[in-house]
Amino acid sequence: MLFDRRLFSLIKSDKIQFYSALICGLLASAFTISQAYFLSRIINNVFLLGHTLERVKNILFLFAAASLLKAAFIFLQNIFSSKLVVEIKKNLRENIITNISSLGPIKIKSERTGEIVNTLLNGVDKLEDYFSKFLPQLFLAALIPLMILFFVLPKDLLSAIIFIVTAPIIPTFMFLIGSIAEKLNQKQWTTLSRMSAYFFDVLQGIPTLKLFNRTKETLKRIEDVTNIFRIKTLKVLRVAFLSALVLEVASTISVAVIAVAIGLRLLNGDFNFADALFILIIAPEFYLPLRQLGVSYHAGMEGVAAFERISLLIQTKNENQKTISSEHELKENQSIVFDNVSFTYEDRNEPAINSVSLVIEKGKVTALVGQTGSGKTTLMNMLLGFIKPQSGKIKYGNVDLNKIELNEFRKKISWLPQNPHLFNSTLLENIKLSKEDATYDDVVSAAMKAKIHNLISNLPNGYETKVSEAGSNFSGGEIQRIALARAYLRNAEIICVDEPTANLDPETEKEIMNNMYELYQEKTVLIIAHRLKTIEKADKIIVVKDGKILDEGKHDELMIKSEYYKKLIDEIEKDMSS
Ligand SMILES: Nc1ncnc2c1ncn2[C@@H]1O[C@H](COP(=O)(O)OP(=O)(O)OP(=O)(O)O)[C@@H](O)[C@H]1O
Repeated sequence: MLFDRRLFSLIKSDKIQFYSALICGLLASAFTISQAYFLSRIINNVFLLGHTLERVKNILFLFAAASLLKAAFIFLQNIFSSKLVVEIKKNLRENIITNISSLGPIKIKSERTGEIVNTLLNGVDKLEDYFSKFLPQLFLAALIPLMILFFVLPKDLLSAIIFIVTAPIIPTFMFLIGSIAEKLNQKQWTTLSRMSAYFFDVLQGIPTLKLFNRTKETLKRIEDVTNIFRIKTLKVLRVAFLSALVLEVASTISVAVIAVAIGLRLLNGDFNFADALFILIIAPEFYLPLRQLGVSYHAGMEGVAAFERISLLIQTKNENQKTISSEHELKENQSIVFDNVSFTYEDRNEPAINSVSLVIEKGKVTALVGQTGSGKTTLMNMLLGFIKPQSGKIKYGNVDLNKIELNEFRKKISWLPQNPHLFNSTLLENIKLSKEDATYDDVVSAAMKAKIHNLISNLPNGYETKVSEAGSNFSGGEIQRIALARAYLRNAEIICVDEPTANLDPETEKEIMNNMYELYQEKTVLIIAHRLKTIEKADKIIVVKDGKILDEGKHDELMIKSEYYKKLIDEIEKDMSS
C-alpha cells in the first residue's frame, strides 16, 4: 500500500507545512482553471466577436494575474514541501541514531554496518520524493479533478460524464502495473542494501584480503553483486517506463474523446464556442494530476521500500527509556550485586552466564579472571547495560538496574575497553567526550594525569590535532593514554576496565598500568584482568569458568585453595614471559 500510515505519521509536528503545501497546490490548480477560463473568453471575444484590445484589456489583465498567482502558489508549494522533507529526514536520522545507540554495541555488532549506513543515507533520501512529490500528489490527484468537474458540470454534462468515466482508467493501470513494480522495488532495495554491506565488509577487510591473496576472487564477487543490482534496477526502470507510457496513452485518448465529442457538437452548432474552448483547454489539466501521480508513483514505491528497512531500525524498542520513580533514587557509592544472573546469546544453546551471584564492593578493586570464552566480557557488558540478564537481577545498592534509567546509572561509570575508539575529530573533543562541560584546563589536567599531555603539546596543532579515522595516526599505547585521560576527566565512581593485552611495549605497558592504579584510588573498580600485577593487587579476584563463578578471594588465598586458579596464573605467567 502506497499510502502508508506509518509514513504519514512521520509528518507529525510538520503537519502545517504539509497542509500548506497541499493548499498551495490546490490554489495553483484553481488559478489554472481561471487561466483556462480567461483564455477561452479572450480567444472567443477577439476571434469570434472581433473585440478590440481595449475591450479585452480587463480579461487580459485577469489572465495575467491568474498566471502570476499560479506561479506564486507553485513556488510556495515547493518551499513548504522542501521544508517538510528536510525536517522529516532530520527527525528520522536522529530517530535511527538514537535507536541504534540504545541497542548497545552487542546488538549493533550483529547488524551489518554497510546496511545500516545505506539505510541511514540512501534510505532516508529516498523518502524525499515520497513526501515532496508522491504524497501531495496523491491528495491533489483526488482533489483537482473534482474541482475541475465542479466547473465543467454546469457547462457541459456530456464532457463531465466522459471525465467521470475515463478518470479511473489511469489509476487502475497505475495500480495494476504498480503492484508488479512494487515487488521489483523491494527486491532492488534488498539487493542495494546487500551490495552496500558487502562493499563495506570488503573495504574494512582489504589488508586481510591482500595478505591472503584473495583480491581477484573479491573483484569477481564485486562484479557479480554489481551485475545483480544492475539487472534488478533495469527491471524496475522497464516497468516504470512502461507505466509512464500507458498513462500517457490513456490520458491522450481520453482528451481526444472529449475533443471529438465537443467538436461534433460545435459542427452542429449546438455548443457555445467559449465554453467548448474552456473545456478543451482544461481537459488535459483534468488528467495531469493523475498522470503526475503515475510519474511520482515510482518515487513513492522507492520510498515505501526504503521505509520497510528504516522501520526495522526505528521500531527497535528503546528498553532503556524507563523513568526513575522517587523510591529508586540513585544514591552515591553503593556496591553492585549480581543476584543469580543468567544470559544466553540468541544464536547459542549454552548460557554464556549461568546463575551467577557476585558482589563488586564499593571503593574496592574486583578482578575477573578466567580462560578465553569463560564469560568475563559478558558479565562486564551486563554491568554496562549493553546486555540485560534474562533472569536474575543486577542491583546498585538496593536498586534493581532494570527499574532505573540506564543513562542515569551510566553517568557513574567510566569504561576503558581493550581497544578504545577515537573519533575523527580533534584530540580535545576526543578527550572531552567523557565530560561534555569540561573546560580546556580540565582536559589538560586529565591529559597530564594520563601522561599524554607532553606528547600532545609537542604536536604542531596541540589539542586541536585531528585524529584520523579510528585513531590510525596514533599508536596503541597513545590511544590507551587518551582513553585514560577520558577516564580521569570523567572522574566517575565506578570504573570498568578490560585490560589491554597487546600492542604495548613493556615500558609503556608498565607506565600505563601504574597510571591506571592511580586512577583506581577510592573507586569501585571491575577489571577483566590479564596481568599478574593487576591480579595480585586486586582486593577480590573472581574466577570465572564456563559462565559460572568457580571461586573468589584474594590472590594468596586462591593460590592455596584453588588448583584451577593456580593453573590460570601459570598460563598468564607463561604468556607474559613469551
Ligand atoms: N555476541 C555474541 N554472540 C554470541 N555468542 C557470544 C557473543 N559474545 C560472546 N559470545 C559467547 O559467549 C561466551 C562468553 O564470551 P565472553 O566474550 O563473555 O568471554 P570472555 O571470558 O570475555 O572471553 P575473552 O577473554 O576471550 O574475551 C563465549 O562462548 C562466546 O563465544
